Amino acid sequence: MAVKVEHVSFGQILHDLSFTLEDGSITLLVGQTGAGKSSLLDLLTGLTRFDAGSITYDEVPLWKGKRVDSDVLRDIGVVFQFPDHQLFARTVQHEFDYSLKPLRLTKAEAAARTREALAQIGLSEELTSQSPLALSGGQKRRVALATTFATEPKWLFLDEPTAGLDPQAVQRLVALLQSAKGQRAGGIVIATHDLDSFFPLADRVLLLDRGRLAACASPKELCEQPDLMQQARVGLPASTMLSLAFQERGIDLPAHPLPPEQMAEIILQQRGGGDREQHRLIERSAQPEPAPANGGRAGVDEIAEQALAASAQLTTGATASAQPPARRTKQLGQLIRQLDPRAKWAFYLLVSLGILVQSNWSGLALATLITLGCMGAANLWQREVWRLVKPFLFFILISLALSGLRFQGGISFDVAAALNTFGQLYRFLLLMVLGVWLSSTTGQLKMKQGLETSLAPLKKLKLPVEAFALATSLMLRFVPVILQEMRRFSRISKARGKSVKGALRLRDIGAVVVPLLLSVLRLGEELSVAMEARGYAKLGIRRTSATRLCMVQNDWKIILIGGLLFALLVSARYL
Ligand SMILES: Nc1ncnc2c1ncn2[C@@H]1O[C@H](COP(=O)(O)OP(=O)(O)OP(=O)(O)O)[C@@H](O)[C@H]1O
Repeated sequence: MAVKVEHVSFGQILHDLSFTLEDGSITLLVGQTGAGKSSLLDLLTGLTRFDAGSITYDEVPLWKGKRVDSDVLRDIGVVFQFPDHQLFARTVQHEFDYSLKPLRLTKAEAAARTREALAQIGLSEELTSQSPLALSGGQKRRVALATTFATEPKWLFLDEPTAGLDPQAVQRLVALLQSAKGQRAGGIVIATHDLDSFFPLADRVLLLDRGRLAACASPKELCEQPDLMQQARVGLPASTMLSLAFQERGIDLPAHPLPPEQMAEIILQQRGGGDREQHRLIERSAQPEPAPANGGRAGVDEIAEQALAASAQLTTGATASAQPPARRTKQLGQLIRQLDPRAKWAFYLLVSLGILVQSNWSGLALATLITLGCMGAANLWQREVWRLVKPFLFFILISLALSGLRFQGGISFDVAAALNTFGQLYRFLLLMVLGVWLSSTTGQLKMKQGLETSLAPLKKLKLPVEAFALATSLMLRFVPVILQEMRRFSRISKARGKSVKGALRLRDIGAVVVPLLLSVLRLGEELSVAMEARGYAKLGIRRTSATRLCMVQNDWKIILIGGLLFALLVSARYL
């Protein structure tokens, strides 16, 4: 079984990637922070859909239309970069139960797998009754690894598996992966910054540089060409740096990482002048070179040239006038996020009023275009928005059906009444989407500050302005928080529950819904603690503010645009 990645691209993050992951191999994904390692793991594991190209597992496409192929998904095990994104259940035992459920094992088999995985990763069985939330960072990481190992996937994808582990646990993990290598039908892919731990056991390294494949070579090849790694701002394994320093001082050590004992032996041989033996050791330590994973297309020199060409292209093509539309949209999105919250509130109110007065189809079409334009300009096309909107859309459709159905003298359907209901409710759907735009582009503190300063004159009328501003901003702010939690559970459901759509299924309800509610409550509790620390235990007390709001030219521009859109919408309604 081999994984073939052909010309895969994903937004502005990953560009035209082609490589093959061979059976029985360990492949490292390395690159500086933000190079796209986690994003590539998400594409390889079907957690995210790529925009172009193809990924196949043993010639079976990973995606079947809009869903991940269920057989392929069962062969994949993922350990996320952050264990908190992966663990959710009441106890460690429930974590194992949830991961093992799709395998339909007997109770005894499941218990045996749990015991074995805990022992492999060096965790005590007593831990199974504890809440994963109460564990240390390193313990959480090990539970996340153990629950995935217990499912014995053919293909194992690990994102920063050694982050937060103590040296002993790192050694144990490395030994475990080493022994697992070759025993499985698939292979292991590790995204990591920990070059020292993983270079000695890897067969292939995929070097990512700003979303492009800068190299696909063996660790030995890469260490012998340190420029390539340094160009991609990855740095070198400490042992390679040590070898280079020795080389400068006349002691000839191989550049690729060696276990400390072997390195010490070679140094001793060199000092003793035992040339033959030393060369024998160097030869022995050189890793066998596996067949190139990219079908032999890119040798290191060739890859280095490609990397240089890619980086030259990146630096020369960076003038503002030549920017692709996607980058311009990103900049516009950033600009919107930096606007004064009062200006955004004013814009939101003006456009909302314009939407609310609509009563004809052309007006509603115009309102839809404006709302979509706002979302596009802020770069808010996430599927989560669709998830939030979908239930409301269903509600509209059901209301439409109910208001149109007539039962006098048989069943009939009053289209005019149904469309009237649709028109009424549709306006609220647009307001909801616009609310997501406002809350997603404005931080909670800024949102509250903006409301408070705008409503400050009403304080003289003894109105509870502060409480109103706080409640409104919290309500709006909670929407993205809930979206984020839903996204987390959807990833868990896909990666561990093996749900091909990533949606919560009926059978997941027991396992997932209670923890989801608990997690939202926990967020609420953390928020209330933070607010108390900030002095919100009592409203009406004067507080000093770390930032002062100040309207600049762009803020007045967005208010003006809001005014113009309001006028346009009103004229669409009345003219
Ligand atoms: N959900 C997201 N929405 C938009 N952009 C994202 C998202 N997640 C990541 N990115 C962007 O994609 C790029 C690659 O991120 P990614 O997490 O894949 O990098 P990485 O190489 O894994 O980094 P690190 O080593 O820090 O984990 C970054 O520029 C990041 O800002």
